[in-house]
Amino acid sequence: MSIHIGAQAGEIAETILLPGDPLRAKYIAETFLEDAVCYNQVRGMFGFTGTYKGKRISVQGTGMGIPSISIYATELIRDYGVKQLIRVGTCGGIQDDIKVRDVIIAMTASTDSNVNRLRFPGFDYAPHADFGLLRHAYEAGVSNNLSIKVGNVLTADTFYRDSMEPVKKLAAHGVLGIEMETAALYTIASSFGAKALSILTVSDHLFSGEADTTAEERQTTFNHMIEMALEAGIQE
Ligand SMILES: O=P(O)(O)O[C@H]1O[C@H](CO)[C@@H](O)[C@H]1O
Ligand SMILES: O=c1cc[nH]c(=O)[nH]1
Repeated sequence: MSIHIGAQAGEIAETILLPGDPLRAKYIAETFLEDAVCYNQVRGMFGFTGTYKGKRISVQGTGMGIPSISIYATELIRDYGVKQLIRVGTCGGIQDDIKVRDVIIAMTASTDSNVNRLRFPGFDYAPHADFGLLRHAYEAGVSNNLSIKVGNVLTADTFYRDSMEPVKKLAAHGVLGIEMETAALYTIASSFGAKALSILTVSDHLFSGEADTTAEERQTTFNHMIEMALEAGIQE
């Protein structure tokens, strides 16, 4: 057991999917994994291990924001030997050609968080995805006729903001969407020599006024993204 995960050694697979919402973890386990067993309920942050196409896969809720995912990513890699971590999250779109329900793969993640400035004093580190995971996820999505964008996302420390001006500037520099975990996931995975990828479904658009997805849709209708993550996870 680690401080925040109640699993015994060996109960978590080397490849894991990481949704922010623990109920999405339960949904993924029940919908996509065979013989799924719940290994964690500490803080209601469900974790399950089962098989997908015969390969062992786990899925673990991470909560929202950098502090929360940093705890889970660190304990999963350091204490349970996880080697491939694939976030399956939601984000807000900020480009005109990105629509609600599109899928974004985060090649890299900018951030307004200070965590990497504490880690690398005097440097601006560029957190990045694992290329092999990214390639397999992209190919799985393309073969499913999905609209997939690959590029830079913003990992923000806040969901609500006083001013949209910094977001407009980021959009003008090509940033595709905003979420709250990827920069930390990529940095922590790299620090341990593990592989990471973030796949994000656009749940709302910050500028277009396009209707948001409901909480129920966020939990249950992101099957294409989840399949991309599972296919990448079993091939790498
Ligand atoms: O849907 P998840 O994976 O939680 O991701 C996004 O949703 C949450 C905010 O509503 C943040 O965690 C953000 O990153
Ligand atoms: O962090 C997030 C997630 C979804 N939509 C947003 O605007 N921000």
